[in-house]
Order: sequence, then structure tokens, then C-alpha cells
Amino acid sequence: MTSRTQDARTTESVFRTQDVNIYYGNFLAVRDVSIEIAKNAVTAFIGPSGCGKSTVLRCFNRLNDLIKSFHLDGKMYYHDQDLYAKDIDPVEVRRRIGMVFQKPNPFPKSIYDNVAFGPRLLGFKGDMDELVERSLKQAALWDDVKDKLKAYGTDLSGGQQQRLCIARAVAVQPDVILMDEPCSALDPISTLKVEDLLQELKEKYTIVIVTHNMQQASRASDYTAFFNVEANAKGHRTGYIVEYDRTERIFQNPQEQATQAYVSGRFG
Ligand SMILES: Nc1ncnc2c1ncn2[C@@H]1O[C@H](COP(=O)(O)OP(=O)(O)OP(=O)(O)O)[C@@H](O)[C@H]1O
Repeated sequence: MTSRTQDARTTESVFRTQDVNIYYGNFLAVRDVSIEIAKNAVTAFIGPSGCGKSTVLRCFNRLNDLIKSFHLDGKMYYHDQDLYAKDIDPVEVRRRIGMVFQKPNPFPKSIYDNVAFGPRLLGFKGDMDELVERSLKQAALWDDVKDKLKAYGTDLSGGQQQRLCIARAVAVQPDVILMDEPCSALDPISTLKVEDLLQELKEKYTIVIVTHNMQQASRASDYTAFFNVEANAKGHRTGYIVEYDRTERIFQNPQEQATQAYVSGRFG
């Protein structure tokens, strides 16, 4: 991997991975992942389908633990804590490291209850109305919904539903928000709204986003990791990180030909 992320290292990093290999059963899905994710920045994962972007993303909040065949070797640190150590509680990990998925998935409940759900589950004892309002404001949804908090979350537009999912993620006061293609089901206007939102959210949170949209990575992220996938002699396709750097370097002056080809749309 080519990496010129020294400047990432001068800022505090939230995750640090060392030689991580990720398997589903015997299948090596992604190999040799060694990266650092900078705090209060947006890091984008880009690359062709099947190169392991979502697999790596889901390791950061131990979501892959729910898949029986999943295992990894190597080390993955979260604020210098071994994320996969025996005494780490995956539920607590997922509270600190939230996730927003490709398809907006609000609960079939009111807008208010969608946002209040996580804090209630965690026994939040403070002012719930204030927390709901603050979370909806952080997700740039408050003005759209402040007069209909009792309406169903599922009745909002797709873009609003995705911002509701972001409000739901921030309501439990996480440290990191992982986003797996959060705009792929949204129209261009809603997409731009979410991208603008990322710039606000990164002041409080660390964000890692998987995206197929190259313009989105170049517009909205500070760092970009370009993943690729290669087949071994048996035809098994394993993903790896080709290059990881500040986003403007990945897009304007990449070190690897494969990155250049991908970001300029001349791939494959
Ligand atoms: N639950 C699973 N069980 C077995 N193999 C899986 C599982 N999830 C993903 N894989 C495999 O791991 C590899 C990486 O998949 P992953 O979804 O992480 O790639 P991706 O880069 O996010 O792809 P896309 O851009 O198409 O979403 C693929 O070969 C995929 O088939």
C-alpha cells in the first residue's frame, strides 16, 4: 500500500489497524489492512465492488461479529484499546461507534421515538425533549419536522429518513459515525444535504464513509482510502488498500497508477 498519511498521524487518530486480514470462513475477503483514521475528519473508502470496503467498515464497530463465519487476525485499535480483546463489550462498542446504512431504516415509530429510542434503551435520565431537538438539529432535520414530531418516521421522504437515521445515531452521543453508502438511495439534492451535514458533524464526531460516488468522496472527505481487489491462482478475490492519503492527493496526485485510473474513471 502506498500511504502518505504522516499528516494524519500528526493529528490524533481514533482507529489504528495493523496487518488486519478479514475472513468469512476460509475465504480471505480483505488482506493487510494497516491504516489510521483521523479524529474529527471524514475518511472515505472508495473502490470497485467486492473490494471489502463495507467489510472493513463493519469491523470498526464489531458489526461483523453477528456473522458466524467472520473472523479476523492482526490488530485493530480504538483509541489505543484493542477493539477485539476478550474483555471488550461489543454492545458498548456499538454505542460509541454508530452506523448509518445504505437504505434509510427508521423504526416504524414516531419521529420523536426514533430519536429517543437509543437513549431510552441506555437509561438516559436527562431532558429527552432537549436531546431529541438537539439531535434533530445536528442532523439538519429539525426545521423540517419540528411541527410533526408525532408523525411516523417512515412517512418522511427518503432524504429526510436518512437524516432521521443520522439523528438517531447522534442521539446516543457516539464518538464515531460509520456510514455505508448513506446517499446511494437519495436524490441529488438530499445527497448534497447529507454531504453538507458531514462537514458540520465532523466537528463533533469522527466519520468514516463508504461511497461509490467519486465526487462525493472528493467533495466531502478529508482522507480517502482506495481499495482494489485481485484474484489469486484459485480465482478467490481478495480486497486490499492500494493507497491511502489526503483526499486532494488521491484525486489530484495519486502515487499508484491503479488509483489514477480509478479516480479518473478509466478503471477495468
Ligand atoms: N456475510 C458474508 N459472508 C461471506 N462473504 C461475504 C459476506 N459479506 C461480504 N462477503 C464477501 O466479502 C467480499 C467483500 O465484500 P464487501 O461487501 O465488503 O465489499 P464492498 O467493497 O463493500 O462491495 P460493494 O461496493 O459492492 O458494496 C466480497 O467478496 C463479498 O462477497
